[in-house]
Amino acid sequence: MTTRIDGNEIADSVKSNVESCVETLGKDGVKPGLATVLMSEDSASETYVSMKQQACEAVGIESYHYEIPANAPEETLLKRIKSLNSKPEIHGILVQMPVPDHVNEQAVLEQIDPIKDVDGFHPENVGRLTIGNPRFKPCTPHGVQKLLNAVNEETEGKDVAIVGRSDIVGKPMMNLLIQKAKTGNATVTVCHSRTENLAEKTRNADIVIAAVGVPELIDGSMLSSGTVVIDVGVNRVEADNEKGYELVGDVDFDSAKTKASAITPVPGGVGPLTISMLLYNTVKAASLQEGVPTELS
Ligand SMILES: Nc1nc(=O)c2c([nH]1)NC[C@@H]1CN(c3ccc(C(=O)N[C@@H](CCC(=O)O)C(=O)O)cc3)C=[N+]21
Repeated sequence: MTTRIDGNEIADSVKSNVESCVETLGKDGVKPGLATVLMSEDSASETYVSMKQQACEAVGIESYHYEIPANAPEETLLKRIKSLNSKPEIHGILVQMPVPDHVNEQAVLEQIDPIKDVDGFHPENVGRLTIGNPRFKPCTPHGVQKLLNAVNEETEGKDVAIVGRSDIVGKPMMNLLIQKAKTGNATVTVCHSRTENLAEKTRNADIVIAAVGVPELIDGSMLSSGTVVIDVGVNRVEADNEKGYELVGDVDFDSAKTKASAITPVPGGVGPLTISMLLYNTVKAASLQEGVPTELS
């Protein structure tokens, strides 16, 4: 029996915890606020940003949205961030990635006040995570931890293969899983484009986390039976339907599910958790900035 892990259901339980924290903060006159900044004409980016705004409103977080023309100079974006840093009603700032090629992504991330960095991408927050004192855990890896907890998948002593070494998923995922902490204490192998014999690494793993952005790269032949498979991929591939595309993961679901003991689908797996952990971080940011305790779990 293979468990199909329901990301929407798990995300809903995170959101209801967040919602009750928002209510408690409200009693102290605090309304958490998140600013999203979009500097892109990419339709996927537009979709994700509007999903984030809707999710905020659903739990009582105030959402502020700013758009910057994709051909504007880098300075326009940096100035916008500076102005948001100084606004007390804005507790979290999210600049939708990727930014255009002429904009230095690192400069953008460093401009965000680390106490408002709800993505957890600022070097200060990356450093804190690495030394085991996280402030904002990056949303997607944190969401993966929540998924593993929800299906009672213990990570201690397990072999985990992460496929992908990005700054936003692969690396922070590794850091979280090797911490001496809950949903940590794993032995982690980080695989990437130069890895030799990838299938050997994934077959030796108890848990495989795919975050490479290559549609259906991981199939059943690369897995041992009983493996827990977490698919972080959100790839739009051309399809003969109304939208003109469909969403597929980095895992070939149909073949992988013949081996997996539990597996996340795409859509409806990790994606919804990414959004709910953003709400979680926004509430945490408000609590830290306003000096009002909250009971996020
Ligand atoms: N600064 C920044 N922070 C991010 O967190 C960030 C970003 N930039 N850039 C792009 C990626 C991508 N991302 C997703 C969030 C939710 C879904 C999600 O909820 N997906 C749904 C389906 C969505 C659909 O139907 O298109 C699902 O998987 O079920 C997907 C992808 C956040 N990102």
